[in-house]
Amino acid sequence: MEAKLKELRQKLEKQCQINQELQNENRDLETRLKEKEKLLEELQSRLDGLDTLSQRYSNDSVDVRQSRAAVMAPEPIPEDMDISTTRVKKTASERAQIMKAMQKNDFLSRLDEEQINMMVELLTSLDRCPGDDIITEGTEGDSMYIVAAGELRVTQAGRNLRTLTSGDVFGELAILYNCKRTASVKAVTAVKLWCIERQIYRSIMAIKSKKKREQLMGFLKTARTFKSLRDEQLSSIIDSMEEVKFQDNEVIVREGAEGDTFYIILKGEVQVTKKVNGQQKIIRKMGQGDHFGELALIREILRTATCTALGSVTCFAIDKEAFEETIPIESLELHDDPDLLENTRTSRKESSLSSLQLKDLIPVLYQEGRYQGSPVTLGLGGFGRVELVTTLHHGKYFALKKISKKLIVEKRQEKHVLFEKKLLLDTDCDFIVRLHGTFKDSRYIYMVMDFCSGGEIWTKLKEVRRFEESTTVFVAACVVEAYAYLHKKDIMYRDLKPENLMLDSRGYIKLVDFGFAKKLQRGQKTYSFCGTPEYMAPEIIQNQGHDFAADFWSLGVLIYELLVGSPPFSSSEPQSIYSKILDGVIKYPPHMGEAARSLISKLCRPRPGQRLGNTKNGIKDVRNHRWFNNMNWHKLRMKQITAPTVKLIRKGPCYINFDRFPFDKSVADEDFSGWDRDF
Ligand SMILES: Nc1ncnc2c1ncn2[C@@H]1O[C@H](COP(=O)(O)OP(=O)(O)OP(=O)(O)O)[C@@H](O)[C@H]1O
Ligand SMILES: Nc1nc2c(ncn2[C@@H]2O[C@@H]3COP(=O)(O)O[C@H]3[C@H]2O)c(=O)[nH]1
Ligand SMILES: Nc1nc2c(ncn2[C@@H]2O[C@@H]3COP(=O)(O)O[C@H]3[C@H]2O)c(=O)[nH]1
Repeated sequence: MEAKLKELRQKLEKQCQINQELQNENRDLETRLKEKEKLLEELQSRLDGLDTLSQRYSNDSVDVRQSRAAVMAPEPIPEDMDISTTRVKKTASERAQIMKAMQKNDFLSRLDEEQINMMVELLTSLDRCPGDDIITEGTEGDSMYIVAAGELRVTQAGRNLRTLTSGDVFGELAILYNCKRTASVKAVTAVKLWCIERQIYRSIMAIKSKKKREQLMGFLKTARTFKSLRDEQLSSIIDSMEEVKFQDNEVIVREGAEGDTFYIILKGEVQVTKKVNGQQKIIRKMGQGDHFGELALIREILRTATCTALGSVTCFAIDKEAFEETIPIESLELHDDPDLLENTRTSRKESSLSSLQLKDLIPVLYQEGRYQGSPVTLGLGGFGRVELVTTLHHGKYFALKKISKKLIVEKRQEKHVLFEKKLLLDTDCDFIVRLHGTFKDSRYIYMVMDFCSGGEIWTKLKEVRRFEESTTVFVAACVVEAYAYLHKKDIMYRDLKPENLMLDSRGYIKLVDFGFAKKLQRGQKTYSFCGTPEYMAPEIIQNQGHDFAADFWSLGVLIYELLVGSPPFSSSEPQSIYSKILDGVIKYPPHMGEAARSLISKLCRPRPGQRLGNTKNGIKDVRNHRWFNNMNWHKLRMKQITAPTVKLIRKGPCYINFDRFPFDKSVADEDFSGWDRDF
């Protein structure tokens, strides 16, 4: 009995021990589970905020419906950067190899001769041993490489992508902007590389086009007919000109032919002849700064004389439409024949809530059946989130944009945020989101804005695939009104896309997110690389300097995307988007009407000076385009039109038109650097 009892006690003790162990294990598992959940949450939130760039470059098929991140090269181009100090001597065969590699590369092959030469000069040489890491995925990068010799391996998340050998170019994304590296590159053998830094590359682009503009400006100022024009008029003429070369004896303009081009002589001599009594009669010779070809355009008649190159001649050519839009005819000297004159002279055709305080803002909570859930997040931005709040006092909803100060410093966006605040506080336009107040604490800056309860145009477009023409006309017209307001104040918007267009409760459009907006004097250009790849104008991609015309380009892209469901220049890889933009070929689907095609092609003209909206009559030309024939602009401004977009807005709780975002318990790091003093 005693023995039995002892045995049972031992068994019981053992069982207790096992139980204890199991309990410990359970606790351990629970802790690990919690850790895993936390990690998962963290990964999810990192994934949410991850630059979509890496997704674009992945080899996997890409969901083109993903909301697109804007990109920006934050550093300004040093105006007086002396890039000549970094010049590296190269042998003829090295130069030839580099040139060949550049010609093979879709992006670099577009540089002109002078730019290629500068780049060849400025590439520095780099030797690396087998096993050396050249690029590490996920790190910041600012150099591009050309393989001179040896073999390298490209991997992504540990997966082999390809092998690079002599003549291959890599790391080219970093040359455009400071993106995180999308793959790793490791030397397999000993390698020799040619390397160039982003700043140097961008300087080459900017210096070249700045120099050229200055030269052209100087030239036009000395040309007889243009010297009285203002700088901004000259600037838009330069934007619409194309350089063309003619050989000795080449006929540039033939008497009796149809004419659609106007010329200014940049170099060389041109002889004008005319048929008189069946004989060719020399009338005059014209030289540098003279112009010709204006009569056929102005009077809408056939060419009245023949103009032939004497020796080699370089001219600036401007096509008829751009000529009519940029050149003030009253200032142009006409080469009229007195007899012609007689017959043809007439033949030409809510108030701000100033007392609002941060502590008055109450988060609006999701309604889960009878219970209240977590606070409503309306959207995630690159630097924080936008939450739905209300106030007891006003009983109104507001969108509260909460931005991490530390992140702004890390991404060097201080100036942009300060400008965004200044601009929005100074803005009073029904087509632009209103800013009611700003606050700050040690971690965040806050912006209290109108709540656009209808949601994003981007989400609506995803839901219906593409918009009907009347809806698109309405959306585009609202954007035109917002542009008219901004441009009049000399502000460029620079980030037009469906993601930045919000609907108010009546279906009217408001522009949000002014992170890239900039004030620019008329006639000036700015050189920063920014925007969203699919919407970038060619002159931004090429670092040629851009202005208000870039906004009209993106308006063309927007109209296309709304009517078609995807943008005209799209790809999973940014380089390929940029190449398509530079090629400028737009494929219109059969269902798109002729008027829409006409407007898009005029807004997406490669030369900024020829773009509708940026021409002589400015934005009026856009409003007057026949695609907008049924738009009553006055009624639109008065908000007297029933918005066709209203049918896209869902009815229900105030957040029903927004995606649901998980609650984020994390807090941003503190920042005491003081950049937000004026915020
Ligand atoms: N006034 C608003 N009313 C309703 N929702 C808004 C408002 N402003 C922004 N949102 C929502 O929040 C999202 C994020 O906006 P935010 O401007 O911060 O982001 P973003 O466009 O990515 O800008 P950023 O480049 O500054 O990060 C928007 O896409 C939109 O869904
Ligand atoms: N992501 C990716 N990068 C590649 C591939 N093939 C070559 N690369 C190069 O690897 C480079 C890694 O750095 P970058 O992202 O700057 O630019 C990348 C490309 O130049 C590929 O298939 N995918
Ligand atoms: N008809 C005419 N054209 C001239 C004369 N001198 C220069 N031109 C230029 O020759 C051009 C021929 O083409 P256009 O008729 O378009 O425009 C004409 C003028 O710009 C002139 O004396 N008579």
